[in-house]
Parts: sequence; structure tokens; C-alpha cells
Amino acid sequence: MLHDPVCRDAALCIRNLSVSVEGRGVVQDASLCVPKGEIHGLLGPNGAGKTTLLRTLYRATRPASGRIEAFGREMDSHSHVEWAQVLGALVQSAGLLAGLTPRDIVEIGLEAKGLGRGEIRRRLVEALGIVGLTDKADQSADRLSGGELQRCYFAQLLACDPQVYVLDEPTNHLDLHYQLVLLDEVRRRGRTVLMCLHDLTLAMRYCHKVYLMQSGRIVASGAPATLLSRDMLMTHYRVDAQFRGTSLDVTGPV
Ligand SMILES: Nc1ncnc2c1ncn2[C@@H]1O[C@H](COP(=O)(O)OP(=O)(O)OP(=O)(O)O)[C@@H](O)[C@H]1O
Repeated sequence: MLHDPVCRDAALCIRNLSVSVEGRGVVQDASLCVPKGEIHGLLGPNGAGKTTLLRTLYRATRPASGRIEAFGREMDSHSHVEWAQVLGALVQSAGLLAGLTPRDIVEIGLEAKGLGRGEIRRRLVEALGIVGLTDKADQSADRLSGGELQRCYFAQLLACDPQVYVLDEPTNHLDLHYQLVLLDEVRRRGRTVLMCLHDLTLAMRYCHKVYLMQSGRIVASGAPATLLSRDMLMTHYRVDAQFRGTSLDVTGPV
């Protein structure tokens, strides 16, 4: 039984989701449920379908079939504005809007929430402080480094603080300090999180549960310490590697 049973009380529930891209089934019959306040990780090799699955959650891609629910209510019964209040995403290769500053990028997200000026300012200052961009708040974002830009988009999400965080490779471009600072911050907030990760040590450190995707299907799921066995890493990641506690001992590719 690869699927979770009926997800009563789940904050985010995906049932039998399939997505086709150019006529090819890129996600096939995927089901998962994330209980409120848990962090779940979507793992798997390149091209497995992880990003495509996440894209359906923030409505960048339409599923061919299946259901997506948050807090028991179907995604399609929400307007786009309502859904954005429930679920926010940090995406790979977010487009950079020319000429905007980190302050603008964070404020754009907050203004869509209809908050007052005082609350917008409070959240802006807090989020830029967490991501370490206070000093660069007013410089053009096209002069930020890759990691600084990622932190800027992280600040936008943290400022909006939706109930469900969808994170596609959240540590892309981040140095080790900020990988830990920002994932610690997400965990501290106790929100419901579904994230794609290639860094298995981060999956081990932060995820309550992980799903392994392979060729569009979720082929296994479980607690990271159980799922990320030497056999699994050999079969699905084609590496000889083994976790010892939370550190990964890598011999090499096979
Ligand atoms: N716009 C697109 N047009 C054609 N094929 C696509 C498109 N987007 C994704 N695909 C294909 O769908 C499959 C899954 O891609 P996806 O980006 O979801 O994988 P992934 O698991 O996130 O991979 P990675 O770990 O490399 O980011 C790949 O074979 C990819 O080539």
C-alpha cells in the first residue's frame, strides 16, 4: 500500500493526482497527505516529476485528474486570491521583475493580502532581517547574488506566512548557514510544509516523512531514517551511500 489512507485532519491532501505534459504522464496517480504542522519531503532523482507535482499545488500546471485539498476543502473551490492565502510557494527560477528591490518583492506579496501599512511594515522588517537582507532592502534585485535572490524570495514567503508552505528546492544557491537558518525558521513556525529536496541530509534533519518519486510515481514513503536505507540509495539514486545518524557517508556512484 503506497498511498496514505483517507487523510482525515490533513492540512494538505493530494489524491490520485496525474499530470500530463505534452501528452506524457509526468505525474501518475500520486497520493499524499501532510498533517497540520508537519514537514514532508518529496525526494527522487532528476526528472522524477517532483516539480511538476508541486506546480499543480500553486496552480502553475493543471492536473489531468485527481484531487487537491487543503483543510478539507478542494483547491478548485477557492478563488486564486483565497488559495494564495492558504498556500504559498517558493519556486525554482522565479522570474525577476526588472528594477524591483527586495523591499518591493516582499511588499508585493503582502499587499495582495490586504494588510494595513503598519502590519506590512512590521512583516517586511522582520522577514528581511531573518534572511539577512536588511542592508540591501533598497538596492536593485538584479544586482543580488544567486543566494541573496533566493533569500529575497524566501523573505516574501516568510512575510506572507501562509498556512501551507510549498518549497521547491528551498536551499538552492544558499550557503550552509542560510540553509539551516531558513529551514529552522520554517520549522519554528510550525506550518504545514511540502518540499522537494535533493539534499538527503536536510531531508533527514527536517522531514517528518518523505516520499520517493520515480518516473512520475510515488514508489515508497516513510520516516526518513527508515526510507533512506543503503539499498534504497543504491536502487533509486545509484550511489553507494549510507546514513550514520544524520550524516551521509558516501562511497561513490554505482
Ligand atoms: N514544460 C515541459 N515540457 C516538456 N517536458 C517537461 C516540462 N516540464 C517538465 N517536463 C518533463 O517532465 C519530467 C519531470 O520533470 P520535473 O521537473 O517535474 O522533474 P523533477 O523531479 O522536479 O526533476 P529535477 O530533480 O531535475 O528538478 C521530466 O522528464 C521533464 O523533462
